[in-house]
Parts: sequence; C-alpha cells; structure tokens
Amino acid sequence: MHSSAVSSFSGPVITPASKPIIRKPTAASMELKLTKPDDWHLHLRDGDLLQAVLPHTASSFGRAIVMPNLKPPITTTAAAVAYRDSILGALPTGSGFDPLMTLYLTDNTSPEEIELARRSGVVFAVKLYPAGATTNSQDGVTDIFGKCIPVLEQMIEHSMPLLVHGEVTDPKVDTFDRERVFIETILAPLIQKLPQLKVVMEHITTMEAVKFVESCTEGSVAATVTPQHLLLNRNSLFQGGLQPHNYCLPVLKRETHRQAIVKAVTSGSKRFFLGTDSAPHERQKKECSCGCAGIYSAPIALSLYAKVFEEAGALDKLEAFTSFNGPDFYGLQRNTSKIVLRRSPWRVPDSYQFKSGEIVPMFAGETLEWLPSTD
Ligand SMILES: NC(=O)N[C@@H](CC(=O)O)C(=O)O
Ligand SMILES: [Zn+2]
Ligand SMILES: [Zn+2]
Repeated sequence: MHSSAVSSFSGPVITPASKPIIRKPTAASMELKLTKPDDWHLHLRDGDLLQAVLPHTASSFGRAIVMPNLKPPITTTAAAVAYRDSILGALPTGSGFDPLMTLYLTDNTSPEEIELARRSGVVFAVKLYPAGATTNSQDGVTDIFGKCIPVLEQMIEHSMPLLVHGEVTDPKVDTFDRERVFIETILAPLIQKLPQLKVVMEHITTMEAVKFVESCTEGSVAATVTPQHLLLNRNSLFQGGLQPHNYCLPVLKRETHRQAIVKAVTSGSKRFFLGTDSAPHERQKKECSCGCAGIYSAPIALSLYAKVFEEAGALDKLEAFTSFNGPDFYGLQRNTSKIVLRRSPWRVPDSYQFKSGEIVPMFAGETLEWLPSTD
C-alpha cells in the first residue's frame, strides 16, 4: 500500500545541519526531517476566518480532516463538496494541500447520505457531536442508540470512520468527568454493539481515554491528540488570572492525565495520531464575559509536538505520530514529500490580524525551539 521509499523510514532523520553542508556541528543546530504531516482534526471555519487560517495549515500539513461544525453545519455531501470548493478557492497558489471533508451527524442523517458521501470521494468521515457538547453542536445527536444505528451500520458497510467528540452533556455531570462518563455510558456500549465500526476518539484528555483506546482492537479504534492536552494542564486556565486562550473543550485536565497522554503518544503506539483541533475564534469572542471554547494552534502545532517528543526523549517516535499513524488508520497513502523542522528559536506572534479582527494563537508571545519550513 505504501511506497517502499516511505515505509522504509522507521523514525525521523535527525541530521546535524553541518553534516552535508556548512554549519557547525552543535547540538543546537539540529534539523528534523519528517514525512509531511497531516492534521486529522482541524477547524477551518469559512469566510474571512478561513482565508486567514488556511495558509498556516497548508504550509506545513499535506492534508487535514476538516470539521463540519459551521453555521449551518455541513450535514450533506452536497454541502461538503461546496465547502471543499471554497477551501480550495482560498488556498495560496501552488499549494498541494488536500482538505478531507466530514459530515456532521444529526438525528436525521440518512443511510443514503452515507452512500452519497462515500461515492463523492471527498468525504472521509462522519462527526458525532453530542447535542450541546461544544462549539456549534446544537444540531448534533440527541440519542445515538435511538436515532443513529442504521446510519452507523451503513458507515460500517462503507468503512467510513465515526469521529467522536467524547463528552456527555448532562449538566449534572462535572465538566472534568464528562469524557470518562461518555466512555462508560456511550462509547464502550456503542463499540460493543457495533464492533466493526471504525472510531476515532477526538482530542483525548484523560488517562481513562488512553486506557480505553489501548484496550480496543488496533486499527478499529484510535485517538487524536492536541498540542494543548500534551503541554498544558488545568492550572493553565487560571495561571495569574483567567486565561481564556487556554480554554477549549474537552477542558484541560489535571497533570496526571496530561502525563498519561504524553506517555501514550510517545510510546510509539499506532493508535494515537496528530489532530491539532486548531479552533480559531475572533479575539473578542474569547476575551469577553462568556468566552467560547477553542484554541488556535495551527501555526505552532508542529513546533509544539516536536517539543513534547523531545522532552520525552522520543524524537524517534515523532514521525509516526505526525505522518504515518493517521493515514494508516484511514487506509490512505502516506505523504511522500518532506518537511524540515529547524532548531531555531522563534517568537510566536501576539496575534494574527485578518479582515474582520484578530486571532490570538496558543502560546502567544512565547519562544519556541523548532521552526517548521517546507523544503
Ligand atoms: N475544541 C473546542 O474547544 N472547540 C471547537 C469544537 C470542538 O472541537 O469541540 C470549535 O469548533 O471551536
Ligand atoms: Zn470537539
Ligand atoms: Zn475540534
């Protein structure tokens, strides 16, 4: 399935920049050469915001699974095709970026829609938002067992993965427990009922999610992991005052959970892969009395993942996480082009201006070590 040139790589090529060329052979002048990564969980939005954020992803990722939680949501193949066309229209010239589209599952999604989606060749997954769980999820599913089984059975027929925002919405359940309770009351029973369904647990945040994914059949259940859930714990929400730019859903958890996730992704397991959940919101929608959930990480995500793997002493496992495990799970070819990360400290901008406002990225104003450049 994969070209031998690609599959023969077992880890990133870590090359002192001085080796074939001129610079001094210091540890500080290192390069990481990786097969071009893909982002398996991304929010691109539409309109001005799409124009503003797309170049950041397109410059370092080959493909991305594009989330369908627009207003109105992308519930049909026709809408997904139109959304894809607008993304392609907004790409910088010469970009080979390939948006992989998703459908937003509702109580009324029909099995026929799944068939259309598969036949379109541009829809690669279906997204489950429990109604009310997160940003623009109000049209999501109210009762998956009661309303969605025929659709899920059709997805099995077409080998179409279900991507899951894994949180219960019951207001009586503590926010910090919503992922664990979702696994216990919805996800585990669902997988027991439909063991052939391919499932990606998106943006996992807990040790219970790690254990659950590890307990399932490899190749059948996997998880994406964001940079924020690898680098931050819930203290980051309150450090020196309320920090709205660290607020996302599922909300950051305590340090022991972060450590469990780092251990899982840096172990080399094929069950975990890169999904930034980069979720831009205009500054004023984050910095207000009822700020919305979502962290913008697209321009810095690769630097952050490299930092995590480096700190864990596992840079040799980085490339599988960024570039192999995702396409292998989805049954797609790995990318053939390369990307280089240079050890070259750079300052994350305070914000990115765009036509109708500005976006504050994760780690705004901080210095990062690894600078991505395509060549
Ligand atoms: N992660 C978030 O906090 N927000 C995402 C939605 C989501 O992925 O849950 C968004 O669309 O803004
Ligand atoms: Zn989500
Ligand atoms: Zn998301």
